[in-house]
Amino acid sequence: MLYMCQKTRGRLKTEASQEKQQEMQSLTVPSVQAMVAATGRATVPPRYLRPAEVVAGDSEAQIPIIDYQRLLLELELDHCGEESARLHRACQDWGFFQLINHSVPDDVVEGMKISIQQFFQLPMETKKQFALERGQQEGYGQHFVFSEDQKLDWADMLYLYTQPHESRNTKLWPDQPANFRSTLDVYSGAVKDVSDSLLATMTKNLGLKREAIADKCIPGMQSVRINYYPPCAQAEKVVGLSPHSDADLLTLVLQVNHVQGLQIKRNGSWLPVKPVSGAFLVNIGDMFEVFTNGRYKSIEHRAVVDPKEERLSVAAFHLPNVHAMIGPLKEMAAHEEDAYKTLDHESFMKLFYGRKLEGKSFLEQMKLN
Ligand SMILES: O=C(O)CCC(=O)C(=O)O
Ligand SMILES: [Fe+2]
Repeated sequence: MLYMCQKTRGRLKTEASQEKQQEMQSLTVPSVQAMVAATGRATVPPRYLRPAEVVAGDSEAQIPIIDYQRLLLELELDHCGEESARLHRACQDWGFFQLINHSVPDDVVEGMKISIQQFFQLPMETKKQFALERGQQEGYGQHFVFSEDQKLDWADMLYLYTQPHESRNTKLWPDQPANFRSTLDVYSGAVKDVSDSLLATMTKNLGLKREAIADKCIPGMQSVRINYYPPCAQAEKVVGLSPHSDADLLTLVLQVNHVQGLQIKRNGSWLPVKPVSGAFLVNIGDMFEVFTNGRYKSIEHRAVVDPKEERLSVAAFHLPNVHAMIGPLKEMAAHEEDAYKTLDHESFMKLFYGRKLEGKSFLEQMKLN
């Protein structure tokens, strides 16, 4: 997720801020993909092993399906119709939905999928050219590791700032495969448009004016986390991505190949999600929960891995602009007490990146009382 703008990057010179950066800097961990290539998928070091029951899922979740074209039509007509009402219920009751008929062209989605798969097939030496730099969040590696005895996720990732353009550190944007950068550029813009329209409908569904939430994202921020989960013969004993909620407003996840693995926590159980072909999996993030004083809640989710096949996904995180304050909107909390603190954007993200992923524990720190 994105917390540092270009201007801020240049400011990280003082000793105090360097110390702070180091505090929140994730420890470097080995590439799981390289480990699997060297030792085989049956070798699982103890740092990755979790109690078997922790990984078990329940029945498949039938999460709501929302039709984007219908939403757009209702938005254009300035009319809260059936699809907007379905979206409102999905946000309130699930915090998660599948978005069909979205406007990101098939060739852009397919191009993105191919580029990502090709990137992870590159030799380790090449991928390392884009490695996470000390004190930064962007690059190839892993986040959220703060102690030598912390359990590790069975995955590698590539994390990049994508919007606005000025936030991009193109040095860390892979130049292989050849069209990676241009594909990500087009993909990120198209996905941001979808997110902006969803936020506009959601803002309206909450009875708010556009400027309350939707306009805070124009120009808003977007980052992508590209997840690579190698196969693991002891898949039932490892976790690909630890249980967490996303820190942003709205996340759009693209399932890259046919291997499933996303699970959501609902009524205390882990429900595996079966992605509809061509759909985005969309979820509410912590910032949305804070803005709405808990009306729309972020949802805890995780990724499990497959015993035989690799799995890949791309999460696009959408956040307000860097100047936005993150706290309960006065319009939402007019007749009730604020349930969350208010922080500036950068402090909020530092808090998120300064601790390991553990369910919704990050948001607990934002709660008042
Ligand atoms: O791999 C997935 O399906 C989920 C990814 C995710 O939750 C994330 O990157 O935050
Ligand atoms: Fe997530």
